[in-house]
Amino acid sequence: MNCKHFGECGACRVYEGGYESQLKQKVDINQERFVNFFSNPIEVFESPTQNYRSRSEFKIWHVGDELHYAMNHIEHKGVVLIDECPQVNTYINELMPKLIKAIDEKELGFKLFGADFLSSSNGEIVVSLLYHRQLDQAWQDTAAEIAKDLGIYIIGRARKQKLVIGQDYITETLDINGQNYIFNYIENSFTQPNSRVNEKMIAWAMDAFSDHKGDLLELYCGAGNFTIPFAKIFDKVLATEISKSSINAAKANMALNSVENIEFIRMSVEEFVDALNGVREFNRMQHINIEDYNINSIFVDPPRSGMDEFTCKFSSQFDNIVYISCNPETLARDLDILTQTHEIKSMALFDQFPYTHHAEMGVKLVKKV
Ligand SMILES: C[S@@+](CC[C@H](N)C(=O)[O-])C[C@H]1O[C@@H](n2cnc3c(N)ncnc32)[C@H](O)[C@@H]1O
Repeated sequence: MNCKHFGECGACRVYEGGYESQLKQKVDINQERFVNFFSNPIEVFESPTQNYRSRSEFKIWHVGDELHYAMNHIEHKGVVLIDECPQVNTYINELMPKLIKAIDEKELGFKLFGADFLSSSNGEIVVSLLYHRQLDQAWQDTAAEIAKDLGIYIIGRARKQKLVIGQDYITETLDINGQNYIFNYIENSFTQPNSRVNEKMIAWAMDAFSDHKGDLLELYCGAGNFTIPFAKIFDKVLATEISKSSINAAKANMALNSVENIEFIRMSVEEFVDALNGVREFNRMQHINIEDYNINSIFVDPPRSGMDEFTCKFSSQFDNIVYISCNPETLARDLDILTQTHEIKSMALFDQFPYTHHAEMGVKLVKKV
């Protein structure tokens, strides 16, 4: 990868050799990590080697009168100034210098400390500008000029303030096994950062469930990234997620894809399990009759902290479990519990985060007989 700061900024790390060799090291580490659970080869899904990130967050660094994008140095205190970044998609990469120039020329840089980019694969971009000051009408008018000139949407964020110039989402199309799915990605909500690898991950997860019928329960569903494709292969899907903005996006995405057999519930996993077990009642669950569902499959995609013991034990009651994890360490901890009742049928590594030690993993588990 042709990056001037390669290995120094917080976004990537130096390994010996090129992409293939870096990926091999990552695969070897994880093959070894999981060998006590699964001794067959882990299936590997590669990333494009550059321009793979559809979202990226930068600090804005003030050097005298100059403004620069920056990231924390990977090894010691201080930052690395970044004028271009071959990891972000080509649209963000082309926009970065134009945007900082416009901010500088139109004097929007005062107390600006961050810029977050979110882009679709066809170039629609929303940029969040983060400030340590309240934003006024003058800011709004100037930001609107920049947004118009550059053909982007801008969100101004400051303490207790969010100003939207244009709109606060972009629309991404994913091609999964030859079928297009449309998703609204909302600014400041979780979205998978590497769209090409995301497509492979969804296709793998659909395949992992291909021989299962009935209904699906999904925990940590976000904006319906997996849920909506899953709705094509299950009779009904019951999906929960803690974030209000993600659930709102999930409902909009369901309509965008003309899907009707999903029930999205805004609830933490802990609340949802309490509701199912009759420990607590929730208005948000009142319209759901769990007896209407024939669930023998569960899909989970938790945050980096993984699942707690309680949620692992809850998940163990279902015959089929598919677990996507962005943290192999917490995945290994959770597999200690899940493999007491289930056998691992397949494992995959999705290289969502090239040139870093991070790996996204997929595991298909089936109840032991
Ligand atoms: C790794 S993301 C996966 C989202 C989605 N599956 C996707 O592919 O975009 C994890 C999601 O879990 C949600 N989450 C975190 N803690 C949660 C909890 N205790 N209960 C329910 N959802 C939670 C987050 O808001 C986030 O959307």
